[in-house]
Amino acid sequence: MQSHDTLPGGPGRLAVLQRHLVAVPVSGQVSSVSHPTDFQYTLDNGVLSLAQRQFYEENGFLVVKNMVTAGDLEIYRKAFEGICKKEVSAPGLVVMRDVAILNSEYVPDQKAITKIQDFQEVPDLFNYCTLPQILKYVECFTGPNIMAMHTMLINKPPDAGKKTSRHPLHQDLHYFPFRPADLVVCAWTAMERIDRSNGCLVVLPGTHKGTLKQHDYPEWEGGVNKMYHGIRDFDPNNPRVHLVMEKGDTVFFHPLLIHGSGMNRTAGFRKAISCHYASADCNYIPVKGTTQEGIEKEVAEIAGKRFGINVELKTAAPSSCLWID
Ligand SMILES: CCCC(=O)SCCNC(=O)CCNC(=O)[C@H](O)C(C)(C)COP(=O)(O)OP(=O)(O)OC[C@H]1O[C@@H](n2cnc3c(N)ncnc32)[C@H](O)[C@@H]1OP(=O)(O)O
Ligand SMILES: Nc1ncnc2c1ncn2[C@@H]1O[C@H](COP(=O)(O)OP(=O)(O)OP(=O)(O)O)[C@@H](O)[C@H]1O
Ligand SMILES: O=C(O)CCC(=O)C(=O)O
Ligand SMILES: [Fe+2]
Ligand SMILES: [Mg+2]
Repeated sequence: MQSHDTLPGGPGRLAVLQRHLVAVPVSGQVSSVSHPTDFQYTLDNGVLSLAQRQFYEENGFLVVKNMVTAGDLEIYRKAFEGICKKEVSAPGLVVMRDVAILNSEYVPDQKAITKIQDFQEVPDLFNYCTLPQILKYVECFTGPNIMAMHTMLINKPPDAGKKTSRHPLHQDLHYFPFRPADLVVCAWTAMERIDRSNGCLVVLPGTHKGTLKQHDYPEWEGGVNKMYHGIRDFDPNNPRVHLVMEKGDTVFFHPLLIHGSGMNRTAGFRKAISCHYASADCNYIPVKGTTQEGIEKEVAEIAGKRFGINVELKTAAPSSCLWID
């Protein structure tokens, strides 16, 4: 970001991220392959093989198997449980219930929660964003000065019969008012085996080479979760890839990659943990007059309700942000 003061959430937030992330040492592996220099989406720090770089350049995502240990995932699961039971809270944390059960009686356990966001002040969860084996890969996309921008633990509930457990096809950049997009990457880790039965990620390979598209609420009869915007005019002929992942497998993907996730047809709550990282060289952009103007308004409305005041979103330029504490 241009200057620390310009970060939403104030300098305190940056300090948290800096403490964990800036100057994270990267392992001293040396690549034995000389890579071509005309790659646009990846950097050569000796971690990605040439084949991995070519795959990401072409497809906009890369799955790396067995990245997070069962022990670490258990810590995240426990921390999530504590939040659901209201034993743990933290500044900035957003706890979201699925739209299908909004009006049912509130039971304070994980059955009510579809996801949590912005867990950077929960040490046992933020630990995920600091895992050296993840950062090593992140650096291949962002370069060495890495910031954690947005965190989520998604607890996709068994579908209540209305298909609201789906996540419509979207580009994550829609939610982010900072650029350049090529220096932003998401790490998304399966906390258990995830396949079509419990709603795996679905990606449209190669769409990261396109532009940011118009996003709107999909017209789904059973309702749509708040802010789950989707792209209406995606190319139906674009091949879709269903990412079947084992526990601990991690996918890194570009913020323009069109993706979504399917319905959870099982009785279990399928869990994934993710962090969006950006290079410290990214800058906030004004979104007025762009496709992101609508989401800015929605974020401002939610912030206004939450704080009971007319919140002015604080960024480097008049734009939107998702990180109001
Ligand atoms: C790369 C990023 C990709 C993404 O993040 S995609 C999805 C982005 N989605 C979000 O960021 C949603 C974040 N969620 C939130 O901010 C909160 O969960 C949310 C929706 C404000 C609700 O917060 P709560 O603390 O539960 O507040 P509340 O119970 O007073 O509800 C406030 C109003 O929101 C409504 N609501 C709550 N959960 C909802 C849902 N799942 N779907 C649709 N509407 C929902 C609720 O009915 C209430 O409405 P009203 O004000 O009474 O009209
Ligand atoms: N009308 C729609 N608008 C936007 N996104 C949609 C729409 N219908 C489905 N999707 C999303 O498209 C993605 C791909 O759908 P697809 O049917 O290929 O797989 P799936 O529904 O995830 O898996 P399965 O068909 O095995 O249940 C899913 O993420 C789904 O949420
Ligand atoms: O279903 C998931 O786990 C991914 C959802 C997603 O893409 C998002 O929240 O941006
Ligand atoms: Fe997404
Ligand atoms: Mg389907």
